[in-house]
Amino acid sequence: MASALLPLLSSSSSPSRPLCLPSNSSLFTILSTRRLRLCCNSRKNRPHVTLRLSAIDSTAPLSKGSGDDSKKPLLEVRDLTAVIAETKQEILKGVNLVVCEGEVHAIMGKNGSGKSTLSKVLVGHPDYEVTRGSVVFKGENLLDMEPEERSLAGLFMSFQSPVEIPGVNNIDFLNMAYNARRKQLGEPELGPLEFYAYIAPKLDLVNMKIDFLNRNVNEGFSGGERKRNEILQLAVLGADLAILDEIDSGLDVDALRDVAKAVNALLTPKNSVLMITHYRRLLEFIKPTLVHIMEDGRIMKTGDSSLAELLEKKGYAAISAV
Ligand SMILES: Nc1ncnc2c1ncn2[C@@H]1O[C@H](COP(=O)(O)OP(=O)(O)OP(=O)(O)O)[C@@H](O)[C@H]1O
Repeated sequence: MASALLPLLSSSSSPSRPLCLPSNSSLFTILSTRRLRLCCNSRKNRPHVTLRLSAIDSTAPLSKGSGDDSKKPLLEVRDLTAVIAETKQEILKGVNLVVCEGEVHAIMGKNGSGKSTLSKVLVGHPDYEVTRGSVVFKGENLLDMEPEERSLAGLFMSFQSPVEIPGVNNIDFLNMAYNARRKQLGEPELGPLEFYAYIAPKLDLVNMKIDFLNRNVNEGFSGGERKRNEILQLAVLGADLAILDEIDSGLDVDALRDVAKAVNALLTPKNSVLMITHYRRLLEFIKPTLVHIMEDGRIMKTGDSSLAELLEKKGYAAISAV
C-alpha cells in the first residue's frame, strides 16, 4: 500500500504545491458538518433494546432515547419547529427526539415529511430558521453554535446528495479537514506522508480504491462512489453523532454491505448514528436501537425494527393505524 501511495503523494500532495481550495467561507460551509474523533471499536457492547410500537408516545416529552436510564443522552431535541428562512414556510412542526450514547436511530417517513430538513437544521444549514424548541448536544445548546462549531463539537452529516468540489482533490480536502480539527484540539497537523499512513486503513474499511484520493471531491463519482466517499470522510473525521441521510440510496448490494460494515466499525458504546432511510434493507445491516416515523414535520411513531418491517409489508397507512 505504501508504495502505491507515493505517486499520489508526489503528484497531488506535495507540501510545496499550493492547494487549490475554495475560499475560506465556502470551505467553512463545506466543512461545517465535518468533524472528527476516530472511533474504531466494535459495537458488541451495545445493549439490545426491544420496544413495542406503542411503547413510546412520540408527541409526549421523551426522557431517554431507548428508555434505558443508565445511558447518557447525546442529542435531545425538544419541540423543534423550523421554517424555510426565505419563505417562512414551516417544515418542522415540533420534533421530539432523544438519542443516547451508543444508540442507532433510524428515521423513516414519506417523501417530503421533513427528514432531511431535520438533519440540515441540526447541522445549522442556513436555509432554515428555528422558530421554537431546543436542541441539546452533549449537554450544550446546539442552536447557539455556528455550523462549524457543531462540526467541531462532534456532529457529522453525510448529505443525501454529496456536492462536487471542482478543483479540490479528495486527499487535500480530507487532509485539510482533518488538520483543521487537529488544530482545534491543539494537536500538530499531519503532513501528507503522515496523513497517507493515517488514511490508508480507512480506504480499506470502505473498500475504496486509492485512485479516488487523487480525484476532485465527488467530481464524476457515481452515486455509490459518492456515498462511499462520505463514509470515508466519516472514518477520517470521526463523530460523536453521525447523521447519515439516505446513505443507502443508489448503492448496489455489495456497496451497501461495505458502507454498513464501515459504519458499524466506527460505532462505539459512546457514539451514535441517526440514519435516514426509506428501506428496511439498511436496517438489516446497521441494527437500529429505535425506528422513528416522520410525518408532516413531526415524529409520529417510534418503535423497534418491527416498525420498519410493518412499513415494508403494509405501507404508511398501516403505521398510522398502529
Ligand atoms: N429550502 C427549501 N425550499 C423550499 N422547500 C423546501 C426547502 N427545504 C425543504 N423544503 C420542503 O420541505 C418538505 C420536506 O422536505 P425534506 O427534504 O425534509 O423531506 P424528506 O422527508 O427528506 O423527503 P425525501 O424522502 O423525499 O427525501 C418538502 O415539501 C420540501 O419541498
